[in-house]
Amino acid sequence: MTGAAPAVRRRRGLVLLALAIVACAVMLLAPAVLDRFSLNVLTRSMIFAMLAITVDLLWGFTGILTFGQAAFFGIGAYATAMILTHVGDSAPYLALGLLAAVVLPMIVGAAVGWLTFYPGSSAFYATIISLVVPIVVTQLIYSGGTWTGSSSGLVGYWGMPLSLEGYFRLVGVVLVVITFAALVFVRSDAGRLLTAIRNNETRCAYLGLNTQRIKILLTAALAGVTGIAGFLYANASGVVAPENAGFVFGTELVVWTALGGRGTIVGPVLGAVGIGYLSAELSGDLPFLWQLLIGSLFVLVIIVMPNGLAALAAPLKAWRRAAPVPALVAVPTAPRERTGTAPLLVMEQVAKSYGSQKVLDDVTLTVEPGELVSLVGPNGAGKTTLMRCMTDGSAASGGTVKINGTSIAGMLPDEIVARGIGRKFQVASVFEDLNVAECLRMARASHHAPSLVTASDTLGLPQSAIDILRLTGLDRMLATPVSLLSHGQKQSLELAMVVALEPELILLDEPTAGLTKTERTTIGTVLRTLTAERGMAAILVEHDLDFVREISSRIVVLHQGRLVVDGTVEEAVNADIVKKIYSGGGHD
Ligand SMILES: Nc1ncnc2c1ncn2[C@@H]1O[C@H](COP(=O)(O)OP(=O)(O)OP(=O)(O)O)[C@@H](O)[C@H]1O
Repeated sequence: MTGAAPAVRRRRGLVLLALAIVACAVMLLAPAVLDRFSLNVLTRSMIFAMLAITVDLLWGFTGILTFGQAAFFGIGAYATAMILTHVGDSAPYLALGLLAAVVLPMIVGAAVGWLTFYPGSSAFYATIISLVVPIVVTQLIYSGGTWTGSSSGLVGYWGMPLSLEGYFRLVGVVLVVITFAALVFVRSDAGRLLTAIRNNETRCAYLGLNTQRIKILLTAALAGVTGIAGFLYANASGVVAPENAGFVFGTELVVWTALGGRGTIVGPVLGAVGIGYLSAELSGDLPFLWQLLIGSLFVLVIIVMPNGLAALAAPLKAWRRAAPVPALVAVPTAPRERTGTAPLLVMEQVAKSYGSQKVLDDVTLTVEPGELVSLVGPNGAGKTTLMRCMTDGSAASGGTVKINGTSIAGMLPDEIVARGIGRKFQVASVFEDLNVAECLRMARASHHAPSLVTASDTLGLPQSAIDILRLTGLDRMLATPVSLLSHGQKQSLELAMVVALEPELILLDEPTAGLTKTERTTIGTVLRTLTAERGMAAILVEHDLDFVREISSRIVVLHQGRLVVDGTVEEAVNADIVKKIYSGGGHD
């Protein structure tokens, strides 16, 4: 079955390519049967469909609701019209217009992305910024005087010497190419990364991925695509106006994307073209009613089909074969260079307060390679907070945390992961919309940059991660969607993902919570192998003292934010304070 993966992928790629060629042929032949009205309306709608694709990639795939694509489109359209109006009107200036239409939106897109996606920014903030950008661009156009034509826009400039039919063919083919490229991209390994970010950005960061950088790059690249659409629009329509960059238009793009079916690429294309055509027809026949009708249609579709009109095609999915299963391959592990003799982890006088509540106080802890340290203590003792202080450079309120001798103060989780720390969360943190293999591939993305074009037929993992998959049976479920896994399987998958990072120190927050006895034994075996045989260090937060006693090389007890015991298993188990805490006493 595994060997069939390349063949299945190749067949799917060829089907997609054949469909794109047929669609191009349709675009080239259609002007023969379309009247001038349809040619006009469809040319414009197809340009808007290119924008809907960019909205879909940002919103449908990455989870960033944006109203700002109109601004980048406006910048592209105006850059073209202004060059052709004020600078020159011949082929070289057309080329200059295209260059400016792509580069300027990309620069503005990168700047907007940089302002929007700073560490800790929320999705809501990104949406607000996307509303502000079109307003700013529109105001700049209004203030541009004769350069931008102010409220009248620019008209009557020289453009590409194409007939109406010629523009339809050009725009149609460009739309097919952009749609094809978007479909190839979202099916590639890099494309799946967008879904991972939408599902669980925190997990991405804790897999060592700089999600801010990825979102800024995506915003800039898609701004370039909207610029191409702006260039085509400025030429095909022969007029640019401030409304082209406004947030009303930006909102329409979101509506078309939602109506067509976000997260599908083809749905938003059909939504933009269909609604564009319908609006043009209705605005002629029912000039006072058409917007009401379109608005009612939108409300109806969103209520009946929250996933848009693309949901109508859902039964077709039943005929699709399951995702191909990639072949598991063991990759050679590269041992991290240890510089100097500093311990792997040193925490000195670490403190953490939430307002007036002191959660950690004067915690000092050292961990060396090969140790399996269990961190125990009653609920609310501060165990999870202590782990957070090891993986987020801004989490501690006081003290120092050093990894291999380097302070992590101010570092982001992805930077700390790159220094050899892996963290498994208390509640399994995986990607619900991906399958098992795709989740594991995300864990390797910081080691091996994923392809923008293809989905790999092999899944290269360190032997220790493969061992976890084999022990837990997940190696036979690589194509299974994560949403179908049991609680225990998700815990095991997350463990395998963290181990696939090849960390030097692995932090596990209650990895056996809610697991069966067998699953618990399996995890214990895995942890012992990783530490005793592979030299990895592990810190384990655990409530099950029998389990802790069985596997730990050292036990650390945290009580009311203070480290009260740090010793061997025997020392910890026999300590008076531990007996007191676990018999329900121990409160000061
Ligand atoms: N973001 C936060 N804001 C305010 N208080 C918090 C926050 N996170 C944790 N706390 C508080 O800090 C204390 C320690 O919480 P923490 O989750 O670290 O304990 P824990 O030992 O891991 O507990 P458990 O075993 O129940 O998971 C608790 O009193 C908790 O309410």
